[in-house]
Amino acid sequence: MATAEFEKTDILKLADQDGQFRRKVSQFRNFISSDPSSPFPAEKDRYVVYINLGCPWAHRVNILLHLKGLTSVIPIIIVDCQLVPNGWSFTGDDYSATADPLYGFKYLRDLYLKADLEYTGRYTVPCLWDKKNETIISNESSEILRMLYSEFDAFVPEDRRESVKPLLPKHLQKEIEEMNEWVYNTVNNGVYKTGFATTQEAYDEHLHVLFASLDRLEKHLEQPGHSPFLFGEHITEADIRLFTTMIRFDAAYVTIFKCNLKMIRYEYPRLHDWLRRVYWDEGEESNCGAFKKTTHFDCAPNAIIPAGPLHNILLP
Ligand SMILES: N[C@@H](CCC(=O)N[C@@H](CS)C(=O)NCC(=O)O)C(=O)O
Repeated sequence: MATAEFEKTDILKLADQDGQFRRKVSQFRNFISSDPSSPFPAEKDRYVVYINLGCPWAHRVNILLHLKGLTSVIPIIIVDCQLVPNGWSFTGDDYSATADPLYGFKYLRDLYLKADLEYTGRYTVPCLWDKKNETIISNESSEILRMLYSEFDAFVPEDRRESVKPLLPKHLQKEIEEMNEWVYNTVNNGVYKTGFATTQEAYDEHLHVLFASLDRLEKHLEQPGHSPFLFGEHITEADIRLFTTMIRFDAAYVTIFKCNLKMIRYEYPRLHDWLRRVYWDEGEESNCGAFKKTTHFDCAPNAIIPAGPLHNILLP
């Protein structure tokens, strides 16, 4: 691969000139379909997903595969959690393989360039790969999540299918999508806008918006019909999307991203109860612990992991 290809993206530069972090729009946006005649039909042994165990966006997909019992249909390939100047790599650390099992690559970037030599975006996880066409289906976690649970039903054990146990029940779709929108902008991405800010103004701007949304989530959980999970009796897509940010909040974002006005465990009792309930569920609702099994407090995108605040969630 020519070196020039590797210089398109400055991997370690996250904020723009004005100190604001602006997330780039994901560029691979194909969809797998349950329709066998579609260009990317749902099949076993055809797709794999690249993730790392520290990333909240990749964690969504990891939870989903465990929740739906799809880990043998769409295998997971793990990269190291440390972002080095060449991007995500295979080192054998953080549960990663020592080389890409499909092509022997050292870096995830090589896979992106295999899909498209002209690609100029960021080399992100999660990344859903089609072994047959040797291309990336999608690198947008929200859409990977949707296609995996809506299009692979035929491969899911009967009692966990969307038709029986929906993650997006029709009657709640509008409410869930409304919540997804503000939670994405101010919480999931809000912690990054705060943590990657390189000016005081940018940090202040996003910090307060983030905490206003946590207050709003606390209120949401007080309302009838919003317990034990965000939208009632069953786990929905909204719980998955909120969980991956909340489980990292006290453990990482408070210190690493300076999201430290309040902590979930002390100032948000309802949110904390919800988080503990989802994390500790090892019963039918979580398919025997999909959330806990996929949470790795020992994998963080920082060579040194702060010892505190203690991971209280680890205590039953
Ligand atoms: N919109 C993407 C964002 C994914 C994303 O930003 N992933 C991070 C890891 S937490 C990443 O791979 N960053 C590497 C980079 O930006 O170079 C999604 O939701 O899938």
